Amino acid sequence: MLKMKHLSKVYRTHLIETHALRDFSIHVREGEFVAVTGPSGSGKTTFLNIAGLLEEFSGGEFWVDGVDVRGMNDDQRSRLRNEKIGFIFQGFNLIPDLNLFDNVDVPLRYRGFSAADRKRRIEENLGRVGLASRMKHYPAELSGGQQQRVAIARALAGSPRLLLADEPTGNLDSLMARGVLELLEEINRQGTTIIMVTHDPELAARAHRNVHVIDGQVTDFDAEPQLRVPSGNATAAVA
Ligand SMILES: Nc1ncnc2c1ncn2[C@@H]1O[C@H](COP(=O)(O)OP(=O)(O)OP(=O)(O)O)[C@@H](O)[C@H]1O
Repeated sequence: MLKMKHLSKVYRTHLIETHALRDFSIHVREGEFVAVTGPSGSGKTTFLNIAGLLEEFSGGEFWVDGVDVRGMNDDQRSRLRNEKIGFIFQGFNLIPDLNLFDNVDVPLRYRGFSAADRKRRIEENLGRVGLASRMKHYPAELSGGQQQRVAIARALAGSPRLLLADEPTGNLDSLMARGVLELLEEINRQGTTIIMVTHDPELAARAHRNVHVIDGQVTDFDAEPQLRVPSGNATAAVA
């Protein structure tokens, strides 16, 4: 679903160069739920933004769902992003002046779906996150956990294969955080691949696999997909 090989990202200003990612390699298979952990400034958000085709990278190789991203122009990248990838952010990023229905509609308007198809997708996904009855409400009328659920519905409405989450529970108390995590687990069980950046070890422990980043590099040996072997605790690398 997502593969990076020896990827690098350098931010240059007139005074300094920051090597945010260096020799960064990762392989996430379809259906996985991967947590990305690491200290502040280690490059997690940079990785997620590149994975989501929001930022360019400086070197290396990168595929999304088997498609080579190198050499794509902005239009091609936008199309790939709109078709395959959904995002959730720590701050929810809902539009305060729009009700929930219209918030979920925002990304769908770029996709050329018919009005009837958009309506169906909005209702289905707000239902999926338990907010079907609140469609005419505004974000300020909801709790933080509910707002994040709307953001999840918005991310899912275009049927992405890959969901990228940057600290999705960072602004929530522990009860709401657990609810959002359970919803993400359910979405993953239904087939969406999830990559989640988190500082929270408890959340990371619930993912199938952790990828630890230090100084812009993956530092552990969990970077390749693992299949759980049914008869025991051992794991085996996917061939
Ligand atoms: N737009 C930018 N311009 C210059 N440097 C940047 C830019 N964005 C990130 N960086 C630098 O790249 C490095 C990695 O930043 P990044 O935000 O990816 O880390 P992070 O692991 O997500 O941190 P945190 O956990 O604090 O959010 C840091 O040194 C940061 O200062």
